[in-house]
Amino acid sequence: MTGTAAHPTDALLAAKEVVMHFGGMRAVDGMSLELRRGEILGLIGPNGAGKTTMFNLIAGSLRPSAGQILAGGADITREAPERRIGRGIGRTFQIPRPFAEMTVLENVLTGAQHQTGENMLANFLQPGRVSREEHAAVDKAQGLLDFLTLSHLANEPARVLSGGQRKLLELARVLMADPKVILLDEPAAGVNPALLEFIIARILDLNARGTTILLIEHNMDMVARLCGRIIVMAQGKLLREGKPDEVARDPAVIEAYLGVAA
Ligand SMILES: Nc1ncnc2c1ncn2[C@@H]1O[C@H](COP(=O)(O)OP(=O)(O)OP(=O)(O)O)[C@@H](O)[C@H]1O
Repeated sequence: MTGTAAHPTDALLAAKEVVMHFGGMRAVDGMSLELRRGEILGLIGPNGAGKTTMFNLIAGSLRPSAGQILAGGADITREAPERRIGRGIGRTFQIPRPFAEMTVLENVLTGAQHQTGENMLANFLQPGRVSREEHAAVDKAQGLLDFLTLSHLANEPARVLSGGQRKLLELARVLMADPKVILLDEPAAGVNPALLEFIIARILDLNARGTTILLIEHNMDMVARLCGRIIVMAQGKLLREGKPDEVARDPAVIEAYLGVAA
């Protein structure tokens, strides 16, 4: 267990006894977790376990019915998503939805933040108003497209991208805000094997440079290769926590996946 109640600020991010109701349904039911600085933590569990809802609660698109979200010890439970991006919390979505008619480069720029935390794109769209800060942002966006092998598509509309390329684009957009933590929601889903290897390598690169990662993923091979620690959710609750091999052979985890306990 992650029982560090005596030192709540050790965690970069923490959820404490979080509950999320949707009508009468408890999608998240008293869930706690801690994300430690520098780790890649896997968040797994059967379909409907509440994993994406946890991401929404941590990133701020949902407010919990009860419980707390903490960032470095600060209570951010009621903070807007933009404030959380400003704190260095980035997240990707299971199904990325880029602005289809904007170019790939412009889509990446939507992730840029002013020092004040506000999005920079509005200024880019005003002709003749390109400041030094904006030039720097364009350089950075191009560097990220390079890092994610999308440079050759920089001036194409995002609608031409494949599903896998959209995942890379989304990661580039998130990286524009220099996140300390990235919540990755199923980066391997629908991705071909070669691209999967590339995504794994890039996640490892980012982590080696100090980015902490919380990963939702159904591909257990990927989870085992990336994660030092795994948290298993089932029916909105914490079921197990441990190393990948311990968790994979745990009877309660196997049962949850087979649906026997449902
Ligand atoms: N906005 C919503 N309104 C109502 N019910 C919701 C909402 N979002 C999620 N749910 C329900 O909450 C439960 C948990 O969903 P969630 O998407 O968090 O699970 P998950 O573990 O991410 O599943 P998957 O692995 O299939 O993505 C599901 O039963 C889902 O139908």
